[in-house]
Amino acid sequence: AKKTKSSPRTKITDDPVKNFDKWKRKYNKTKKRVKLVQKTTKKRDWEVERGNIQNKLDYLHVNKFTYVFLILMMLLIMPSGLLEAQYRQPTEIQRQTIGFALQGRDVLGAAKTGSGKTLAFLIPVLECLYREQWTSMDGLGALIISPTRELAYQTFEVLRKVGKNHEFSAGLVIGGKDLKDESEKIHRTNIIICTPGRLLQHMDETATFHASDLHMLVLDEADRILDMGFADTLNAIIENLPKTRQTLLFSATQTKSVKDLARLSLKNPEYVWVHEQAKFSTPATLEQNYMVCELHQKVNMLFSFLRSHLKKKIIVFFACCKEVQYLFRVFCRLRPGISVLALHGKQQQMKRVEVYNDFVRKTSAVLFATDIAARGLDFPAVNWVLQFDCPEDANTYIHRVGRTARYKEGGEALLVLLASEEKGMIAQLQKKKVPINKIEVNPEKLVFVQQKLEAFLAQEKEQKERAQRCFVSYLRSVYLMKNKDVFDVFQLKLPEYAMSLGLAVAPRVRFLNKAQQQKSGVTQDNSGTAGHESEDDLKSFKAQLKGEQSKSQSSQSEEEEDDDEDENKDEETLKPAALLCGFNEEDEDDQKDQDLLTVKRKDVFNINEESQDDEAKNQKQKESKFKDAKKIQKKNFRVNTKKIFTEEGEVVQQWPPLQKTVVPDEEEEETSGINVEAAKERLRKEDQEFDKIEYRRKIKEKHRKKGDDDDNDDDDDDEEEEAVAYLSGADEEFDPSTLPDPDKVDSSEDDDSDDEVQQTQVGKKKPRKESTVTPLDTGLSLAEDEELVLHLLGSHS
Ligand SMILES: Nc1ncnc2c1ncn2[C@@H]1O[C@H](COP(=O)(O)OP(=O)(O)OP(=O)(O)O)[C@@H](O)[C@H]1O
Repeated sequence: AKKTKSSPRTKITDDPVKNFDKWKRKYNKTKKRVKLVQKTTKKRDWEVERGNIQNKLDYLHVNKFTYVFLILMMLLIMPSGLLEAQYRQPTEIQRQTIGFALQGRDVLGAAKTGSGKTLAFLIPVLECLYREQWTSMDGLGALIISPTRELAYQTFEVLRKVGKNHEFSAGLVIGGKDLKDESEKIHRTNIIICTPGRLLQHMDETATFHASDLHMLVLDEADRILDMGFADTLNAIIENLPKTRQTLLFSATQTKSVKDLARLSLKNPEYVWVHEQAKFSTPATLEQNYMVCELHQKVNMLFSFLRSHLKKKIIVFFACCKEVQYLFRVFCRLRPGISVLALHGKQQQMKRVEVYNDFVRKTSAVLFATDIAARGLDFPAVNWVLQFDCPEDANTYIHRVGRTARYKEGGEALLVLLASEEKGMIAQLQKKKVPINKIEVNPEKLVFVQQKLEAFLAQEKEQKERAQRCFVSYLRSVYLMKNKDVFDVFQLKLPEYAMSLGLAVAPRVRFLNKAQQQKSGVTQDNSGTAGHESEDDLKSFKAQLKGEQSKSQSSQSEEEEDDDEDENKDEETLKPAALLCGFNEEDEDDQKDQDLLTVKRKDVFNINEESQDDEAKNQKQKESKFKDAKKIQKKNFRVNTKKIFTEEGEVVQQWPPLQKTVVPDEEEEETSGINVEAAKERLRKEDQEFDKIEYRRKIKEKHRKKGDDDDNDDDDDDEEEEAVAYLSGADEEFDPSTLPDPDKVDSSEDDDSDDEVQQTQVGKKKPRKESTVTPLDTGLSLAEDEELVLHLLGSHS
């Protein structure tokens, strides 16, 4: 056999060239095969190193975690080219927590803002899943919960960078995104970064999603997620998670509440508070000052501040969305010389991301924001944080100022306080080890913008309404603050504040009046109708306010969690705010809240009638309706009176509607003589019934008009849906706009949205419609028809 095998070889050797070619082909083939085998079996460098570390981890002491960390950093970061991102040395919180986390311990990590807590939990998340050889088939392995969408988005981006070489699937699950699309992918996702509301929504609604194999739960900004605003949502989420999981909690203001921690069923957690012994709780590179400024000077102060910091990157924090909305618009028009951006919870998700990215990119700009931007956001190179409104508490202060002076960088913070807030707030800050100095405003440097704002408001009605909402919303936020040592709404000078926003008259805030009455023990007798409010009414009113507040807090909410921007839920989150600070337009749904707020309608909204400017032209139709109505009132004209006759020949007035008795006739027969009391009662009932019907009609009419306006309003997206208003009830003055518009009576009859009350009471809609739909065919020519009609009319009169 050997011979037969060798014979061909000998044959080949006969032709050396052919022989060499054949040998070369064979050699190349073998070389290729070897290379292929080598390629498939050879581990990448970082994989080899990971193997080594894994072996070493078992015997390394916790104190040696610097070493572990450095190697981990090399494994995770260097291969992805992130050395450029300056992750060369671990920060203190990373050094101290990663070791415990890798040992599988539950960790409570606390360190100053900007100290690198994000990597302190992302590295263990990746490492843990890697060790478990997690694949997409294994489903959810790690869950990271953030209080705001922006923070979740930011964490997701960091994870994408540091986990570049891993094959895990990661998903961002936040409100405002396509729920269906998320539902289809979520069961294949290994690491989810989410906001609580949206996660719970998937737990409830997405059949394929389950978290029963979860290994690691991370709460970023843990104290915020554990606070009252998220309580129910978080409890529901935790119920769906396995008890065997590992839990990591991180925040710059970590909770120590045993009650909070018990909810999470932590197992012998390791508490790592890096800066516990530090002299201050804020970064050493942060310079902090506060100034006392009168409420009505704040806008001037802000404008002056921006004018003198044109080349800086600044974040300005406000108390509520409506303040941001209004002041953002007017500041854009004031053109301070620096680009102005706004970020708040009532923006659509796309807009929020756009603003976020825009501000990240810009080197000089000012961002007007609510507290949705207060926690965790890592905007690069922010020079200044200005707190236009006093923060809710010292923790909120610490997070807000933490948006600057991050990771060894410097920064400055300025807190603007009212005189009434100074003592209480500064005491809180001192208690929390915040070093802050008082500085004075230089009155000579103040630029006054009030007149310009007045001019803007005169030109644009919408702007004026925004200013009014801003006014009420700010007062509401102050009123609802828990700490009454700091926040006292009754100390605020309302007329001056309104004027500083460009308003000529302060809108009346009814809940304040009531609270004031209660405070001073004064009761008001309205001689009849509404009477004075009882203690109980007031209590339930306050409870209602508080209820709304806790709802809205759940997202600081106007804000934070607001996971529910998907159309349906969005309304829910908008509602509380709308209930409490609506204006100018009436809405049926708000009837129950009409006692909460109201405005001096005449004083506030008729200002522009005197200034006959362009707006008058735009509003021509509405104005003419008003004027006509007023004229009619003065001259005592009766408009559009229409009479028809019954078959018996009785005259029936159809328009304007007559006030009909609501008391059954029998009653009249029963009584003999004149019963004054009964008559009074009857009249009162009649009045009530008529008022009710008339009131409902007015609301529906306005509601319909608003709908029309909204359809035409292209500029304002969903933000403008907040506009809701209240009619004052019994003490309401006559509104001429409720009279029929002489120019529109005909057209309005064709409007399908006309309400039932009007139809039944006025009884004019049906007959008119019928007559136009089926005209009487007389068999005569048009001219003859006309003649006949004239004749008939002549004989009637
Ligand atoms: N080891 C490191 N080396 C260099 N830079 C780092 C390191 N770790 C984190 N950083 C950078 O420090 C900055 C702040 O980090 P991070 O956002 O994690 O802070 P934080 O402690 O979570 O702050 P906050 O309390 O405000 O949420 C980021 O820009 C991050 O890239």
